[in-house]
Amino acid sequence: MKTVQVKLPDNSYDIYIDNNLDDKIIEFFRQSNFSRTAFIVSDSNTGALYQEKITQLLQTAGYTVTGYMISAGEASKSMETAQILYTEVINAGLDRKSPIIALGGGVVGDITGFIAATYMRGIPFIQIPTSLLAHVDSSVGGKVAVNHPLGKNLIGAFYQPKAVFIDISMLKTLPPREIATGLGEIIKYGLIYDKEFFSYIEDNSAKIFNYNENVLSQIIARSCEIKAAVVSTDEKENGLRAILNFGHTIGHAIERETNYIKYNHGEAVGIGMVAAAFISVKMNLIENSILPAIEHILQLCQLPQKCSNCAADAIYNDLFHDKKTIGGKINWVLLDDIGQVHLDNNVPESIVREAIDYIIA
Ligand SMILES: NC(=O)c1ccc[n+]([C@@H]2O[C@H](COP(=O)([O-])OP(=O)(O)OC[C@H]3O[C@@H](n4cnc5c(N)ncnc54)[C@H](O)[C@@H]3O)[C@@H](O)[C@H]2O)c1
Ligand SMILES: O=C(O)C(=O)C[C@@H](O)[C@H](O)[C@H](O)COP(=O)(O)O
Ligand SMILES: [Zn+2]
Repeated sequence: MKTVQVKLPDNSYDIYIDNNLDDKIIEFFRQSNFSRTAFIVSDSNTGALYQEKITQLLQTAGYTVTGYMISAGEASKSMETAQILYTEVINAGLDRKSPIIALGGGVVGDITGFIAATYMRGIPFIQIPTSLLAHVDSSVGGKVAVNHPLGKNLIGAFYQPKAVFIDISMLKTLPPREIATGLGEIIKYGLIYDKEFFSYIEDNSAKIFNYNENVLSQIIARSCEIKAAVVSTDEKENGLRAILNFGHTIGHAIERETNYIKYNHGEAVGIGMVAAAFISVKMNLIENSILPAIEHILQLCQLPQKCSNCAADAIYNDLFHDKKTIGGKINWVLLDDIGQVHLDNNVPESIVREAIDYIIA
């Protein structure tokens, strides 16, 4: 088992990574001082696959367990679903020390964390992520949220989990498109932080799609290490943490403008990273060759590089809802090289519009 620690002033926690964490989960819950009524949130896919098993582990640890399955998909990351979940946890009798467990991808993780942060002003929250994207990104760092019709993740909080249990064997049931989605965020880590890791992903993409356990465990652990290092330095995004948003400024706008249906998060972030690289070229920050290198790795990882039928003006206008936009100025994460980025809130509108035109097919 590999353990990565997220070190924080008040809320440090461990990320456990292995291909079977059953005993670790039982031990953790048995030794905790939580109330013995636990609640599992899953979705229509992850619940059908894993809810019974996790319920049994918690029962073995001495808990009474209930739960709720939301419909799979980004549309469930809403205030409407949150309202249903509040009613469910009230009816289940959860008190201030009752643990709530997110058993699913980023959608389940983000909304469950939002419930955990707000129900009774905060109850213990545990992540059992099931998608590759959730293994490498959404389960770590405590950004919890729901979407608003006007923008992605606009209603949320920073609320850290008590622990993260990454069981790699769960990826065996994950469809290939969702493996690619996770790779969108994994490529991001290479681009913002670690050039060698970027090359490793490039060299091993085929093995990832073949569920090679050794490669998967390497890339998941390295991604968690990078995210933990950034979050440990800047928990609430006062500076450095914004680098984790590379590609997201345009990525979130693409998700919203395609109604969260056409492109999922990792795909939209991939296209957003192409746009950010294009801006970096136009600002004379990187060599021209880096842009095609990024397009190439996206292609290897079965991710789109262009947004088809996207409306340029709508995407441009959405950028102003980005959380990094302050006083009407968009704060861009731009590349200096593969593995190195900086923030810049002075990109001319003409270059931004050119970048949007570039990523529209
Ligand atoms: N909080 C953060 O730091 C953070 C980071 C990145 C992304 N996110 C958010 O995460 C969400 C995307 O997460 P996602 O890509 O996991 O999407 P998702 O939660 O919608 O999961 C993708 C699909 O895979 C299915 N699935 C998940 N695990 C499975 C498994 N083991 N076997 C079979 N099917 C499985 C789900 O049911 C769903 O249909 C977005 O809302 C994004 O904004 C949050
Ligand atoms: O953890 C972070 O910080 C990130 O930015 C990780 C992103 O991959 C993630 O998609 C996050 O939810 C985006 O945050 P937001 O603040 O732009 O909503
Ligand atoms: Zn993301």
